[in-house]
Amino acid sequence: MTNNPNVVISESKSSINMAITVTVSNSSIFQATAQKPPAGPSSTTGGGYISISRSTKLVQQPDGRARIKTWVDSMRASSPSRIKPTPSLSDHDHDHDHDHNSSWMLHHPSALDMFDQIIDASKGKQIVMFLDYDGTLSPIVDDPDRAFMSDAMRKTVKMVARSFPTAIVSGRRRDKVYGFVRLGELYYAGSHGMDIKGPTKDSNYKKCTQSVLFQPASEFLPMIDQVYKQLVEKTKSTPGAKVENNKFCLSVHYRCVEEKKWSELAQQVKSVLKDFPQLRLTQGRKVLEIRPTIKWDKGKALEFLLESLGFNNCSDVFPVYIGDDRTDEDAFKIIRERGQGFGILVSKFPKETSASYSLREPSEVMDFLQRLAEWKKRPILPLPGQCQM
Ligand SMILES: O=P(O)(O)OC[C@H]1O[C@H](O[C@H]2O[C@H](CO)[C@@H](O)[C@H](O)[C@H]2O)[C@H](O)[C@@H](O)[C@@H]1O
Repeated sequence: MTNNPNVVISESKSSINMAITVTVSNSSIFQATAQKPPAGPSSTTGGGYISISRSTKLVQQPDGRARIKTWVDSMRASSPSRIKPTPSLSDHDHDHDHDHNSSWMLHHPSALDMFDQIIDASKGKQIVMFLDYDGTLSPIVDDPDRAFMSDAMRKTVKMVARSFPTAIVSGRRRDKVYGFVRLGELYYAGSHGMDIKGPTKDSNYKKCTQSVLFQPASEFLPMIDQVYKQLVEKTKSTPGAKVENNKFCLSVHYRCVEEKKWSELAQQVKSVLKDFPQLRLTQGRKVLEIRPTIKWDKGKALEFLLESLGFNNCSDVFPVYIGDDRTDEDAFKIIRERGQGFGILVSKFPKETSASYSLREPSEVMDFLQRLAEWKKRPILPLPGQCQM
């Protein structure tokens, strides 16, 4: 962490579609920038995010209300976050949307439809499974404390973990996501990968004595607690707002906040964060996510776990990462850069993504995982003319 106020320490690896920079200084200022998405749907990346930098560079600023409006526009744009087709003035909007969806599906086909091709590509390689939690293993619900996973999904993940090393990679605090999943044989990377722990038992139900534990942001714990308390206090006047303490990061939920109150909430969050330039803000599904400005994300967690499993400089590893949100894009990008395995985006709508394939919702994730586990279990039949041992 640097103390030099002139150094910009907001260094999210996610590529930017739309960014709002909150420059934290005595006169905290907002700067909105819009960048064109990279060309070609198959190489596109995560959508808008808000970053907090420590830059002291002065920028021509709009007045306070305009600044908050920009932030609220960003909240709106990401809810749901999807690529908006170019507005059409003709009567053919429906066809246009349909064409747009079809073109996106061409570049990000269903992982269920492409199952055989995925399996072929993995032949002779060790599959390692990475699973996001909210919106991937459990459906999105209004109350974050009630995002339960179905028993059928738990059984499926358990089956998968019997066949392949499997990790849950979540924005939630690790103990909370473990409370939902309750499978000791998995790796868990909580707080957007900033809290990593290995299995507590192996898939034969034996207790593991040795287990990885990695917490790259532990020095931020007191600050996160302090900001949590301030945010709870500050936002309590906004009906529906909920602050969630994810241990090394925080979430401010606005799913249940009336849209006309979003600017009030943005103002409240901004007023707290202006005193904490070491924290940055990103945006998920109707949630503002606050975390330390360290160079660590779900992509780094994926690399760390592959290394812990002994697959670092290994050509025969095949990571498969399934996730639905912006923070998962960091992992999709790493997979693309490594040229190993695939990212699968869970979304009903076209979205900018570095994932190769798509699934529409958690029930399709379950189907995919079931097929994977069944494929692994099935006996390898001898080829015609081959003797059976
Ligand atoms: O990385 P994830 O496991 O996907 O965590 C991202 C955020 O997920 C949770 O919020 C989301 O799911 C909630 C329950 O369905 C929903 O109410 C909320 O609107 C979604 O944003 C979690 O509560 C957050 O802390 C995570 O940051």
